[in-house]
Amino acid sequence: MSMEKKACDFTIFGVLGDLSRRKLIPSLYQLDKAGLLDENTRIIGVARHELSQEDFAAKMQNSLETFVKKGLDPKVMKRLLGRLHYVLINLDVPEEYKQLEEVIDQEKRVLVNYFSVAPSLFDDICKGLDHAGIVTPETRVVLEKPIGRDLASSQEINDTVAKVFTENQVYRIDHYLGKETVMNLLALRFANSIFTTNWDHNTIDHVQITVAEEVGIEGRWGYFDESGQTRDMVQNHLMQILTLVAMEPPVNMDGDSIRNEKLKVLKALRPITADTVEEKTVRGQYSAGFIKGQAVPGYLEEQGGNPNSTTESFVALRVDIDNWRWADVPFYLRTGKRLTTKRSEVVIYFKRLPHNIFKDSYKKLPRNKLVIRLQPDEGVEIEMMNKVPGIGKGIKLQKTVLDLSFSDAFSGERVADAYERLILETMIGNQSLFIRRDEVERSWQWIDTIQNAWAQSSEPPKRYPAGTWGPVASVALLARDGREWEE
Ligand SMILES: NC(=O)C1=CN([C@@H]2O[C@H](COP(=O)(O)OP(=O)(O)OC[C@H]3O[C@@H](n4cnc5c(N)ncnc54)[C@H](OP(=O)(O)O)[C@@H]3O)[C@@H](O)[C@H]2O)C=CC1
Ligand SMILES: O=C1O[C@H](COP(=O)(O)O)[C@@H](O)[C@H](O)[C@H]1O
Repeated sequence: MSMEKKACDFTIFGVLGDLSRRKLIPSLYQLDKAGLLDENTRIIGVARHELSQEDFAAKMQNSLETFVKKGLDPKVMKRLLGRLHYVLINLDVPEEYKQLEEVIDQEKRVLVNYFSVAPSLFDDICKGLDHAGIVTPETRVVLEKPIGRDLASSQEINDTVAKVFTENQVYRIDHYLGKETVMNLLALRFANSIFTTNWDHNTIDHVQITVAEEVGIEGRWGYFDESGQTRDMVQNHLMQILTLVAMEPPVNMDGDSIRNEKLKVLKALRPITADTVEEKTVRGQYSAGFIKGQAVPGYLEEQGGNPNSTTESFVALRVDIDNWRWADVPFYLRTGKRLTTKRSEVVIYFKRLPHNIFKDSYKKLPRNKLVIRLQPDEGVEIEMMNKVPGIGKGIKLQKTVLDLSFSDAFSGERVADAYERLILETMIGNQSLFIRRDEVERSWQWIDTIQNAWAQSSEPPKRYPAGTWGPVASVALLARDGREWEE
């Protein structure tokens, strides 16, 4: 895969919206600053408001001043603003896409269309682009989450896009795949023989994946209450982390090599049905509590909320992967809003040793543990046993931690935001960090089975006070198997 810069007409539909202002424009600035944008790359903003080119540039400058946190470089900002073009289109009016046709230049530049709008507009945009005759085999389309709320709606969205774009033109975003540490899972697993040879049911006891959030729903009641934490976080981000931890080695780094292996894991997930849902899942909803000493309202009291909502803001799952590598190795997943702290990590618990020759010092030798800290304080730690130095007292053991903090090991390296990496990959044309249609749909199929099982149960989500680790029942989920969450 060539990493050469390519001149693009990077077109943002919904350029005045929240995602574009907060993430996309600042990421493009960072790419420009790092010298990763071709000198002929342009940024074409599409929205439905009357704006002069100058007014548009002023708005984008405001976004940069607001959202680029440190060291906004006036020279880079000027260069970036010089790349901007504004095009007014009512996205639901196909005739208006002619204006875009007049601006773009596909002889010199690859057209990348970023749909930073609700999925209900995808159909209109695809038709509009088609109507204007500007879709060539080189044209790309970037789709934001959510790709549906279940299998049927995701198929509908994918079918809509497929009428105009082939799969190798479609880049479905999951911003977790753009995170440095999530990508590092590949390096850790496939560039270190100690892990490649110790990564299955022979050596691993179980795996825990935690994505804990401190934030609540941030004023997004309308979206979140329809969705819940399972659709919002598990179907996409946690499933992606799980597949990267569990997949077989891909033959190379090509987009499809990796995605084929991830798909196989999704296909091997044991369904959680009405028969097993009580034993394998826990749903929670936060009540009022304290986050870092600050009082915060409960989910039902959030602005715009419905006091009778049974939407979950927390979920914990025991996931079994029915394949050779992972037989009898459960993966425990949990994610929630308003938890004690923001922390995402993967913890691999290795099996206990079959025999303990150090009984006099340590009655029960603990399991070795590999902790992969995804965010914040990114790093990798290994918990292991060592002898305490000293003579005359026999062998005394102590649990010790080998801790590699990325900020220390790679100090001086700026950690790029996930969107910077993903935008760059769309320009280069590398699909490996984007979700293929069959992955999205397989993942929804598995989630739908759980949602259906919950729908059949009269059990509401369990309440947990904001600022805790979720409902006590999630502790019981592991305790039943003689295990406990990493705290
Ligand atoms: N915001 C975020 O952090 C994230 C967002 N997403 C997804 O990204 C997408 C965009 O989200 P977000 O930016 O928050 O949404 P916004 O509502 O802030 O932005 C959407 C933009 O689309 C424009 N728009 C709507 N209808 C039309 C139309 N008919 N013609 C032209 N423009 C139109 C709106 O313009 P107007 O102002 O005129 O109404 C608005 O500026 C959504 O699918 C969301 O789920 C995904 C992850 C994170
Ligand atoms: O996609 C989403 O992700 C965020 C969490 O992302 P992170 O990068 O801060 O870990 C989550 O808060 C949001 O609800 C969800 O839509």
